[in-house]
Amino acid sequence: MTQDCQQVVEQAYLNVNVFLRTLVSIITTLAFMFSITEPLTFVAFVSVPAVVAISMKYSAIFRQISEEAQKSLADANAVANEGLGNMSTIRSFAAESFEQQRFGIAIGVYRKLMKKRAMFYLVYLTSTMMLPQVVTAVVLFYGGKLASEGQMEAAGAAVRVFELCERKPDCPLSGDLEPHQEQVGALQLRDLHFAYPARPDVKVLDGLSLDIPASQVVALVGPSGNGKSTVIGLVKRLYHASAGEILLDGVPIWQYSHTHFHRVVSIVGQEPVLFARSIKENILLGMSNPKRVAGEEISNVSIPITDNEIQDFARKANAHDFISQMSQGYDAEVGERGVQLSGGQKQRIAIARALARRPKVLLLDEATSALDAESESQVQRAIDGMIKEGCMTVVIIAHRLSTVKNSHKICVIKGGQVVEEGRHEDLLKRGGSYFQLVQCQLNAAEPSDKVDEAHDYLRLQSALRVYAERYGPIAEVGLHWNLDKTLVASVAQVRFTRPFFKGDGETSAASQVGELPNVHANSLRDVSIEHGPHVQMVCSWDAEDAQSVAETISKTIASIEALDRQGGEVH
Ligand SMILES: Nc1ncnc2c1ncn2[C@@H]1O[C@H](COP(=O)(O)OP(=O)(O)OP(=O)(O)O)[C@@H](O)[C@H]1O
Repeated sequence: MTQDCQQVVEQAYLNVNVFLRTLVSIITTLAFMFSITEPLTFVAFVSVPAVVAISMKYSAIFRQISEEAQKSLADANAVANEGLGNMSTIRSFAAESFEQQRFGIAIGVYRKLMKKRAMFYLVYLTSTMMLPQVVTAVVLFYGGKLASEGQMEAAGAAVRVFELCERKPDCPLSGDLEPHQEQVGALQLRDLHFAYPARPDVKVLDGLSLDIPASQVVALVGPSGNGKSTVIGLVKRLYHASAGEILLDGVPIWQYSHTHFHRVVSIVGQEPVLFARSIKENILLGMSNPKRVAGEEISNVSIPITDNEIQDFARKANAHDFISQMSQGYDAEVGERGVQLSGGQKQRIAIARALARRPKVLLLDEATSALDAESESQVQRAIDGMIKEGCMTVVIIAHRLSTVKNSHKICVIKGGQVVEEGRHEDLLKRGGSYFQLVQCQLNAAEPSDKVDEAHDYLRLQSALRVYAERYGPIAEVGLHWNLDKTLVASVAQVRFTRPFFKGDGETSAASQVGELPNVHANSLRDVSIEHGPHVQMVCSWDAEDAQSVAETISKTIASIEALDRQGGEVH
């Protein structure tokens, strides 16, 4: 008894709980739906009374048929029991066939009733299951109609969805040019003007022109937000320039077919995007898709590439070793967005993917900036290896200037224009925007021995500046650099245009230099006098003594000033 009461209490508790939850959910759903659209809510709920009515009618019929069936089954059972219990009597009267027919008739009535019940159940199930589907279809149709007529508040959202579906891309995949001859990979950017569609009033590129010869490495550097990545975006055909054009091997890039262009021009971005597939499939992305996806046959773009070739590209990207160490090698899954790999590994696979297309132009947009020092040096080695091969044009954006120092050309982009271009050494000599960038980077660098040396170098530069300001331009400052994260002067060579020695013999010059204060005899490599319109002195110092070189030049300036003050004879 106690147990029974307990069960009743629990059941009642459960029922009240379910009832209240259902009630709250119905009320809030209705309120929410009414707040969005009244007519559609009525349509959506039209099925509820219909289902209730059908269920009530059906349960009445079902109950009646069930009662009749129950009775007929009892009748049939009675016939059977009677027959089975009195077998000898039936046999004695040879009444088997009669009794058999009696039972057949009785059970036939039961069968008919069960059939009827099954038919009703079929109709009931079909109608109650179909009705909500029909109502959904009506809601979608009616809702779509209301949305297209702008009569529904949520119409905005629906209209936006349709707009997105029907939106024509600003940059359609136009162009059908697929030249038969091999592309060379020369890029020309002519007077590019551009503003992003989202901010049409902000001019990002303002007449930018740039020549990127085939098989050369050209670096784009410059302060943040001045348009470097935008240039790459335009070269990648993500946007149309509002004026100006970009030519690949003399042909406007938009004339090339989509697939051809993106095979010739490949990119490694800052954040490598890998797909949840095997390493091999990631490397072959767009070149050889899997033939089946979820059992479905898909159209397959296939560019012949062997497993050996894939491994060669991975080797060039410095990725083969770590891939081979994985238990499944190239078939190893990389996980959602490549989560099962480190940043450096992902980036090296992205480089292998870019190389597998055998591109003629490779765009590297901050390809190493998101990596730690170890991964960066591995990726950097991969990039250096590719650059050394010299078989493709490389456009590289990097904030760390050590990454770009060996480029054939460095272009400083400021205010959407190329404000300076040239080789690393030439730009340093010029002391312009690039020099300032180097200086900023050094100032921001961590203190270390190398940075100290680099600061010495900068001191040397400013001493030379002072010299140039007071005594005219310095004919040449030959500086050889060893850029490894920071800047280190390895040899400083200074050619003074304003000679400050009496006499014109080498011996005399050397002795005079010897008299200069603070010249470290050991670090002074070479002194020579050159005769020309002016007698010039060329001095070279060892790397380690950039500081003493700077001091020497400062002192030299002081000596000249002293000589000038004394009215000394200076040529
Ligand atoms: N999709 C975009 N929509 C609107 N403005 C953008 C968009 N992308 C970039 N910009 C703006 O364009 C300008 C140039 O950006 P860009 O990315 O080309 O500079 P960047 O020189 O590459 O900078 P960083 O060195 O920091 O990468 C910036 O002012 C930036 O805010």
